[in-house]
Amino acid sequence: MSIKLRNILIDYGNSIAVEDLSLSVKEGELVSLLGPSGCGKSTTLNAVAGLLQISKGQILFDGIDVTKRSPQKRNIGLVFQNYALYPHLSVFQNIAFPLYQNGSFKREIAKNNALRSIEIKSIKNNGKSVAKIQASQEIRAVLKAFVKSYEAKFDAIVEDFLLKSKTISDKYALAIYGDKELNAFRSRIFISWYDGSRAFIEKSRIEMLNNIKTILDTSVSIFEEVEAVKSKVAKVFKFTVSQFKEVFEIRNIASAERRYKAISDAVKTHRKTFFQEIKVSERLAKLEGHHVNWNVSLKERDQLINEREEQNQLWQADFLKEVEKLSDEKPAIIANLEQEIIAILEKSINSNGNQVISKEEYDQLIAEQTKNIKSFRKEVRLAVHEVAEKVEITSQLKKKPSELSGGQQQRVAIARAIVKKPKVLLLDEPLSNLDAKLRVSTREWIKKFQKETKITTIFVTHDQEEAMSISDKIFIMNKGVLQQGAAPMEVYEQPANRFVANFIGTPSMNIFENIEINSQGNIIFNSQIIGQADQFKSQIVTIGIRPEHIELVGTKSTLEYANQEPIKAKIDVVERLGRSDYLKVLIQNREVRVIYDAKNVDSNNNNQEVGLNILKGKIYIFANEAEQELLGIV
Ligand SMILES: Nc1ncnc2c1ncn2[C@@H]1O[C@H](COP(=O)(O)OP(=O)(O)OP(=O)(O)O)[C@@H](O)[C@H]1O
Repeated sequence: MSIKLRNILIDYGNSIAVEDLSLSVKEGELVSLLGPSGCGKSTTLNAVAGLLQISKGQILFDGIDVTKRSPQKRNIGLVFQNYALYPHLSVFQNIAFPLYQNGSFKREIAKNNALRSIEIKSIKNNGKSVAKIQASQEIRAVLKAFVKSYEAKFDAIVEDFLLKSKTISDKYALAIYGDKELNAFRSRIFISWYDGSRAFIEKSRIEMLNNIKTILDTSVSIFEEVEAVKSKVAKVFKFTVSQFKEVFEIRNIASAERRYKAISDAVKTHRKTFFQEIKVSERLAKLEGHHVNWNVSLKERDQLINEREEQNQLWQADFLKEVEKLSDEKPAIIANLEQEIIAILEKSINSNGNQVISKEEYDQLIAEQTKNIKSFRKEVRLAVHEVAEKVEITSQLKKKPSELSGGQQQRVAIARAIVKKPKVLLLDEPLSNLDAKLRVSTREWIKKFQKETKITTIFVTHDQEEAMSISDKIFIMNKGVLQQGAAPMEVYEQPANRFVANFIGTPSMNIFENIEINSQGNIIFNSQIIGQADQFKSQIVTIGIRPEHIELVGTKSTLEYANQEPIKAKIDVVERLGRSDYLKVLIQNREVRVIYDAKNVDSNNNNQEVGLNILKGKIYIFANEAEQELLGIV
């Protein structure tokens, strides 16, 4: 299930916990809400769960607005920091607990059993299953609707044609009449009017022909639609021939088929002729518009006009006849449609489909239905074992929670949350009660579990390392406001602003405010040039450098540095943390964190002088004020 939050505001009255928050989680994604204590992440999660009402905005699940839905109706599984297992119940009973509480689980089983009983009854009484009877009702409804829409479309076409052709022939008659009137003057002055009038006649004629063409095209498209419906019906409903006949009581099939073909042919022929006629008319109109024949006798013109008039009436009469024919054949076409559907079905249907069922078949059908009658206890057992396997806790089902490790208890809590097969899993700091080692292994397990089950998951944490390691996407919040939503490496490499840059990464980024970039684009730090930022010449900015992007002089690096001369610093504190040993150095009085290589430093000499190099392309430039957004990386 996908989740979308639109402009969420959560106002507790005395404080605004979440402000104008919009974010999207795609189906199957694991995202983290990350931020310091009080930033509004748990409040947001509770709003998604429906545990609190939002003051403004919308929450959409798969595009459906669930803002006002109760938590029970949101199809979610929730796991909190304190897993709150029932101490007096076994692991099995803890996981099964929601199933006993959940009306819909019981209802599903009851519904299934009721349906199975009806099926058995139906097989006993009718020799066929309820599903087949239902399907026959469905197909009846589908075809009825189609026939209705077909008839309506057909009537609309005929009506439209009659109306349009009447307007055109009225216009045409008017033009001819005007033409004749003008002739009566027999004066050269009116000759240009006369020719204008002729052009109008031709225009009307073309209009009418085009109109007929459109109508014929539409009729043809209706026939095409008929074909499409036929194959759709055959595909969707696996029907037997006699069941189909039973439903439609087909009559007069052979003659309908013949008429249907004759009409299709007639329509096709007419379309061809009309096309040609349009071309001739268009040419005529052009000729008459551009080359006025002054010498043609008025008598000749009258004759020409009369000929055209007669021809035009013939066209109309001919076409109207065709339309009428089509109208008469309508019921036969429909009957034929039904017949054709049967023919298609005949090919696709299992030959046993509609035979009177044999004794073996009867017994088999009844046995199948009986087997599918479920017992509540058995279903609970199956569901619990299924999730216990997923969370790898099957061997612990008989124990009490107190006999499990913290990590195992958390997995039981997850099993309990997913036993109802929710579409969304919401985890609120689920690992914070575990010790450091267990936290790492449990988060790896959650990631693997989520990838396997593909359940859309929102994971709340204040631990950036946890969020980085587990998430497809991280939403970083501060003081109720979303700062950035992006993939883990993107928030690390392209932090939207100083807050994100500082929050992501350990040890955190070194940040220095009010740094001058001079008119040559040199970044000046403690009177020394530490890099070049030509695009920010003559500006005061904030800069950020990650500890891992600073090297001690002497490190054998193949990388390029931003500074030309090593930066002089003095060691202040050396911290050996194993994997992430780092030291604090002082550059004059500014403290800078550096990841260090132990062999280059005498860790007993705190005042040791060292030189620093900064990797090129790793100096982050932030605006000095307001949101301190990222301006660039040099
Ligand atoms: N029921 C409440 N009534 C009033 N204010 C509340 C309530 N719950 C939370 N707040 C306030 O809303 C803000 C966000 O709290 P929230 O619990 O969502 O933060 P959080 O990011 O989850 O923090 P933590 O990691 O400490 O749980 C905080 O300022 C908090 O004081």
